[in-house]
Amino acid sequence: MGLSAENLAVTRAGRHIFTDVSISAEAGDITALVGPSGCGKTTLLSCLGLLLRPDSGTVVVDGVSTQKWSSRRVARWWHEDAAFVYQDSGVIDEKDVGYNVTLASNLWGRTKIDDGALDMLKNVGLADRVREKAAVLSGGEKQRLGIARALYRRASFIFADEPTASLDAANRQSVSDLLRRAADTGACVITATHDDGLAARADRVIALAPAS
Ligand SMILES: Nc1ncnc2c1ncn2[C@@H]1O[C@H](COP(=O)(O)OP(=O)(O)OP(=O)(O)O)[C@@H](O)[C@H]1O
Repeated sequence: MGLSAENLAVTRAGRHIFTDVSISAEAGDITALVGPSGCGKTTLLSCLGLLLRPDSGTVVVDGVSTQKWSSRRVARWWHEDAAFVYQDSGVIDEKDVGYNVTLASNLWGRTKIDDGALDMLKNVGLADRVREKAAVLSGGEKQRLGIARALYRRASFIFADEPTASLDAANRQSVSDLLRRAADTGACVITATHDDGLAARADRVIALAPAS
């Protein structure tokens, strides 16, 4: 089980961002995409997460080619199996911290929170912020909140773009511990990172060549 890509190529504005990339990422592993700024890590991660269609090549999820998946099928996969930890997206600012983990509220619009969600928030150091609006969190706190949600949902595939960027050393460590824990409980974790500490915790490191 896991995700693989065969012969992916993406061209933007007449430039080959990458050509002929093939990778395999297993369930239970952290796969780190590394390389210099601009080499295409985020673009590749977006292709693997089916957010971006490559110009050629195929992404295979749990042994099934996604080439012919409709947008509805892709959306179902995002909803049921995938979670994204992106620096500038995913957190709903106008909702409280607890809602951002559970995505559930009762009839009166009050966030539904359970022990599992509280436990996740404790893990990322946000348990005492549960009723605050996400808008007031710092960039690093939002990042940790995104990870708490991904772990709470027990997503089979976690795509994390620079999940430790803008965090201090202690929080970098706790985020990489959390991603490690997600992988150890069976998730296929794929991360684009410049963080040597996180790459060192990965089971597989894929170095992309600088764009030509
Ligand atoms: N839609 C687009 N149009 C034109 N160029 C694009 C587009 N999307 C990405 N690029 C270019 O593709 C290259 C790779 O971008 P990408 O964000 O994937 O790199 P990266 O390795 O993640 O960089 P960083 O480490 O700085 O985040 C960059 O030069 C970027 O400007």
